[in-house]
Amino acid sequence: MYIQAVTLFGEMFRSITEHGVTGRALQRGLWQFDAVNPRQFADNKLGYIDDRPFGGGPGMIMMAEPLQAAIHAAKSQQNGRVIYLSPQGAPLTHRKAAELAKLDGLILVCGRYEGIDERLLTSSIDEEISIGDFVVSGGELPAMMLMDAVLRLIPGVLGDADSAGQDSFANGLLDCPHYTRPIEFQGMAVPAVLRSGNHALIAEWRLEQALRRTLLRRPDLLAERELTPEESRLLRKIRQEERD
Ligand SMILES: Nc1nonc1C(=O)N[C@@H]1CC[C@H](O)C1
Repeated sequence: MYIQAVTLFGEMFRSITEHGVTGRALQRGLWQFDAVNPRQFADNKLGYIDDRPFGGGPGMIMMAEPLQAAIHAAKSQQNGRVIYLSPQGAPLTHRKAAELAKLDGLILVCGRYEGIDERLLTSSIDEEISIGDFVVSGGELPAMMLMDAVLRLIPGVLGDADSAGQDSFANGLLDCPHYTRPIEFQGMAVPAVLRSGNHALIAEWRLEQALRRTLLRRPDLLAERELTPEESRLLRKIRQEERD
């Protein structure tokens, strides 16, 4: 996958191009990254890329022309989907990340200041995506969160091919609890079933814990989900226990 970020702060992306599973995957050629700085496309000597909002109000707005020129430069390198990170976008979910992971490329447009000229959205943006109902100072961190969520779904990026499949939301449920050594920590022991060696029992326990955690913390996820007969049975058991 080829990912380009249209950003004033390309250096920020080193946190995922030079670290962790995403950094190793880049080194192994599983994805490529370039930053495109709209400031190089500013048509004034001082490189202005923002200006005051028409109609007044606080802060500055990023001008459409330098951003459009930067997007065009990115599109000269690939035909990726152009995504603008913004609080007004559709929520980033596992399902959206899985959809994006199938594409050959992404062009991620990162705003700064109060946002970007609306006409750029109309002329050059394919899709707006939000990482949550809050505001951060720039689109770079949202872009990196989207990149990380997408890249981990690309075959080969994660060491253990099953790992992404067990993540929260991958099967529509929250993840089950996890434990490692020591067996006892501050008087709390690892659940005996996890040390039983009985893989069928362990799988059932993990599914039950995931269902219980989802029911208690995110019942909305269950409302959207078609349950298997085993999941329905376990959920009935959980609900009965919660009532007792
Ligand atoms: N929530 C979000 N999901 O994606 N992006 C954001 C976000 O807060 N963006 C900031 C708004 C103004 C500034 O330009 C950048």
